[in-house]
Amino acid sequence: MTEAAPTTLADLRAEIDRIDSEMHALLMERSSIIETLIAIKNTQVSGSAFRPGREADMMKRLALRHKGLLPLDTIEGIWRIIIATFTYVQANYSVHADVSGGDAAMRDSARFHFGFTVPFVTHEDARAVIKAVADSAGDLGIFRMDQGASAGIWWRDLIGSDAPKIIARLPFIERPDHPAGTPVYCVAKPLADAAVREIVLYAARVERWSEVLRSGLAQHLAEVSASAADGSHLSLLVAASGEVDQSAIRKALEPAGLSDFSEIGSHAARFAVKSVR
Ligand SMILES: C=C(O[C@@H]1C=C(C(=O)O)C=C[C@H]1O)C(=O)O
Repeated sequence: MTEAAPTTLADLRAEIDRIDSEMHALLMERSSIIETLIAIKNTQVSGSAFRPGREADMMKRLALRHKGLLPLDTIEGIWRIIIATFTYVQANYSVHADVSGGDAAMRDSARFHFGFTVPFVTHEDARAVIKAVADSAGDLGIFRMDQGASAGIWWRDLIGSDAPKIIARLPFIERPDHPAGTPVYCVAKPLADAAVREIVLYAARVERWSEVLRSGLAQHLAEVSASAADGSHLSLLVAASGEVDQSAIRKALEPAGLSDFSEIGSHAARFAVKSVR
């Protein structure tokens, strides 16, 4: 009986070349359905190919099935670039980012989530980002969720049926040591049927702050995500479970003298994994 020859470096490299060429062929095969995808999704009419709910679901399934030596950071980054670039070739877009808190974290977030093919445009604050998206055909905007008071009441710029809306919260897969983990809201022109409504966001204006608001909102799976003085009033950004009817949220705000209330976006429920390092 002849013994199997030991594996050589050349054998391993041949194996890697075979796998690389299969992965490349699969990516080209994935891209071959783009034309049909554009037609079926009617992207030319809507001007946008984003399906944030589908993306959140894909990223979640990817994290859940991933195992082995390769870091989740790498796998997540590769798929973010695949998905963002496939969206880009269906309908070109740019990513507008608020760099008022520093360029580095926002650039990392944009490059990680959208890759290098999608143009990256910087702005001085969240409101300028929202305006750039409003003035575009189908661009995206990103800004930090934890904006300071100097950012103004940016969420009121999302009120109105034609105004941009929050469509996602990034990163999709949260963990303490995420390489591009700055929590950001992603805004786009209204996506109508493409929006995912696990968490729904509202802009509200009340006469005053009242501690009963917090418990009243919590009873309806809602919380205040941001607040700012608004003349003699107080403006609130409220995040609520999409399962709760908006009339219940409205009612919980009434004791504080609610004067206006509008939906300003929605996103997928948060999904977190344990630290992977
Ligand atoms: C391909 C689609 O368009 C976009 C790109 C995706 C992808 O490349 O997997 C997923 C969701 C969309 O944001 C789609 O709608 O399925």
